[in-house]
Order: sequence, then C-alpha cells, then structure tokens
Amino acid sequence: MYQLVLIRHGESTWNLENRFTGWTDVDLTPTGVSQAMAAGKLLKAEGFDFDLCYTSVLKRAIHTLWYALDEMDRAWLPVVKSWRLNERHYGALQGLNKADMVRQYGEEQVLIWRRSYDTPPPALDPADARCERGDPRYAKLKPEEVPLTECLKDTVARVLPFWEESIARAMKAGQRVLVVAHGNSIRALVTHLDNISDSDIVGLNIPNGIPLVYELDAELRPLRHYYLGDAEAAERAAAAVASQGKSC
Ligand SMILES: O=C(O)[C@@H](CO)OP(=O)(O)O
Repeated sequence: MYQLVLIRHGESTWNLENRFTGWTDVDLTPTGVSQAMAAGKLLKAEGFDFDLCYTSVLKRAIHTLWYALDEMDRAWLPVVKSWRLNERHYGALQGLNKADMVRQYGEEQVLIWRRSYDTPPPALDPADARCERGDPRYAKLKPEEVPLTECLKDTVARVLPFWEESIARAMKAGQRVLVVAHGNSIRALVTHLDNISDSDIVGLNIPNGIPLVYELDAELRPLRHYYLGDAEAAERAAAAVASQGKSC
C-alpha cells in the first residue's frame, strides 16, 4: 500500500481579502502560518514521515511546506518545485473580490467560474500587467504554456503529466511523498485519483492547511482518503471555502 499526503497552503492574504488569486504570488497571513505549523505538528504526532516533498512555484505553498517541515524537524528534506502544481490560473478575475463578482455577475456564474470542469474565467490580455509571461520563474516555458486563464480541465491537463512522470514514479520507487499545493491543483489531482465526474467535482472544496491522506493500492488506485485530525472541522473549513462565492 502507498500513502500520499496532500496539503492545500495555509490562509493567504488574498484568501483573507476574498480575492481571486490564481498565479498571483501572495504570501500567507499569520493564520496561514499557524495552519501550516499545525499541519506539521499533526503529521508528526500521527507518526507520518516523508522522503520527498513537492510544491508549486508560489510562495504561499512553498512557505506552508517550510513551516510544516520545520515543525516535523524535516527542514532538510528534498523539495521539488514545479509550476505544474500552481493554482489554477484565474484569468482576468485575478485580484478581483469574489463577493463583488457575485454582486455583478450572480452566484451561478461565479460558481461556474470557480468550480465547473470545463468553463474557464475570462482570459487575461497578454499585455495586462497581471500577465505572468515575463516572470523569470516561467522563463523556461514557451509563452503559450503560461496560461491566460484555465478551467479545471486545463489544470488537470498540466498537473497529470507531472503526477505520472514525477510524483507517481517516486512513490513507486518507495519514496514517501508530501505534496503542498493549491485548492484547484489538488482538486485536479483528486479528480484523477478518485475518477470524479465533471458534475460532482463542482461540490468539492479543499480547506487550507489540513493534511489530506490518500492510501493507494499497488497501481496507485485510492483505497481510502481522509482528513487528518478533526473530520468535522475539516468539513466546516471546506464549507467555508465554498461560501467564498456568495455575496456576503
Ligand atoms: O482564488 C483562488 O486562486 C482560489 C484559491 O484560493 O480560489 P477558489 O477557491 O475561488 O477557487
């Protein structure tokens, strides 16, 4: 049996301000730091240990990993960072307030942008100052590989090759893996692992900073998954993420 632990980053400044974030590189709030530390404490207390960690190239995930590993006295562990684990690109919505968008476009439209499988938010103009195409961390990518918007299907399409070629391969080679990523890059992975339908994925929300443990068979098919710690608190936190797309 294989075990995989996934953690969504702790609360970020734009989670707190209820703004669409995507590839914007905002940091953790003090609450986010505490959530990351609590995740590390919990993993240690429950006897989890790792050989290899994966995260995105965005600091809210990188710093969550740092704080969690520090609590586990595992700051020395190897870390692989990949843009493929970045949050889903939120296009022209990046930086805008979610409740304002609900007031302007309605709850149903915002739910489609936030959670549908194949409808992307409006695209960023490549000339928009928010466009990441000139960012040095993506210099090795072709410009068209740096998205201007993404639906979950697009995120699945760039997360899966990394899962197959790097994470799954490392797990099969016996490495105990921790992945710290983002709400929608984790939803992309979970859609694949649990074979969730396009309609059911709309209701799936990932809470900040709570370790999600997957137990998988020899073919890396999930046997079961659970949130570590207080299951009801995890459910409440996931419901709070869902309500970020309401007007108040
Ligand atoms: O804004 C974002 O990038 C994501 C995660 O914070 O938000 P949502 O939960 O609306 O997909």
